[in-house]
Amino acid sequence: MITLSNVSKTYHLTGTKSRLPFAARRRDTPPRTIEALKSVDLHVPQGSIHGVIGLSGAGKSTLIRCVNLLERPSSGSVVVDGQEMTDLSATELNQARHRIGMIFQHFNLLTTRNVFDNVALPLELMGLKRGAIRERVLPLLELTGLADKARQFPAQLSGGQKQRVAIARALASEPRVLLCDEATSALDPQTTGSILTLLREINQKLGLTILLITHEMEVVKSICHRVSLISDGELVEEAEVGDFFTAPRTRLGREFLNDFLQLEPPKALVERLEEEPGEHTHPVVRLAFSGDAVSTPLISRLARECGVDVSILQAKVESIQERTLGLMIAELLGSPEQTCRAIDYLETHDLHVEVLGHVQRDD
Ligand SMILES: Nc1ncnc2c1ncn2[C@@H]1O[C@H](COP(=O)(O)OP(=O)(O)OP(=O)(O)O)[C@@H](O)[C@H]1O
Repeated sequence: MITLSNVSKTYHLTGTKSRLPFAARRRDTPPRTIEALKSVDLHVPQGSIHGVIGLSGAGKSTLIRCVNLLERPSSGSVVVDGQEMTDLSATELNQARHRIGMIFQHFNLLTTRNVFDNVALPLELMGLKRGAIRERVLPLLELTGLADKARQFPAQLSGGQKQRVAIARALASEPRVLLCDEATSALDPQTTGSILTLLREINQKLGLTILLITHEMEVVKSICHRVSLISDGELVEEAEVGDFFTAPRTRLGREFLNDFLQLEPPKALVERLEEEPGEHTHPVVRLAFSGDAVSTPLISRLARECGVDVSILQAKVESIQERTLGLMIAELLGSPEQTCRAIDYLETHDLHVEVLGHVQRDD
């Protein structure tokens, strides 16, 4: 449905002349080009919800704006619904954009139009008659929970209601794809939840393909099927959401996850962690387990079968959509042979084991 191949975007900065003295200018003058996207490949199948997460400045907005060519890539191919977007003339691009809805962090509503007229706007621009417009707009107001707000103006609405108007407007031209640019970042957690629920409903009812960018793991966890991680213009990791929450492959992925789960070993222990095992050390591990393993008494079996003691430092159970995920940070106490055997035992029982480091035994 959406396929980006080898997409790069370089911004060329102009007007870098400075009135600063020469010595200061050399240090403070920004580089003349910024590679906002570097050879990005991304495929979002029809009907799926794909999240792109990354830190500020990583290239998320540039990426999503390259899909509907609000930003034209410097190179590479962008195919949406079978159409190569970069080959289209201005008129064809305009037509193609009717099939690609977009919503934004700050809603971008017209303040002088009421809710009905905001939603009707794209249909007016497409030249539809008033009757046909009503037929499209009223069910959309129903779908987005705004049926009783049709005559109100944006200033009279809450943030969540404004985003609902923006969603209804984005759906007016019956798009195949919805692009969400930080759509919940300006909303409180409860309103975020209701907008995410609405997006999931739309995805299921209308079979709409959704590509969203966010810096919030909660958004990824709640509605995405797959997630890509963007860093410095590159997609560095891509995974099914349950797999990403179980075992992110990159350091940045682990940082996002740990930050979200607040699952870190105690600070005093972190200070004592050594990278390499020693003769008198024992490992500190992060365990992630899902499926049957969540309801199996693996820790007590581990203690019995491998002869180790397990000191649990932190643990929590998370629901990632339909999947239950157990997470734990623990010290494995025993001889090097026993703790190695314990890690093998856990891995053969489908737990993901990450050794965070080794601490000196107190005895
Ligand atoms: N129009 C532009 N001209 C020059 N540089 C730009 C332009 N737009 C973005 N950039 C630069 O491209 C890089 C990626 O920016 P982008 O806005 O895509 O990041 P982002 O991940 O969306 O960040 P944020 O979460 O803060 O919005 C940044 O270094 C940014 O300064």
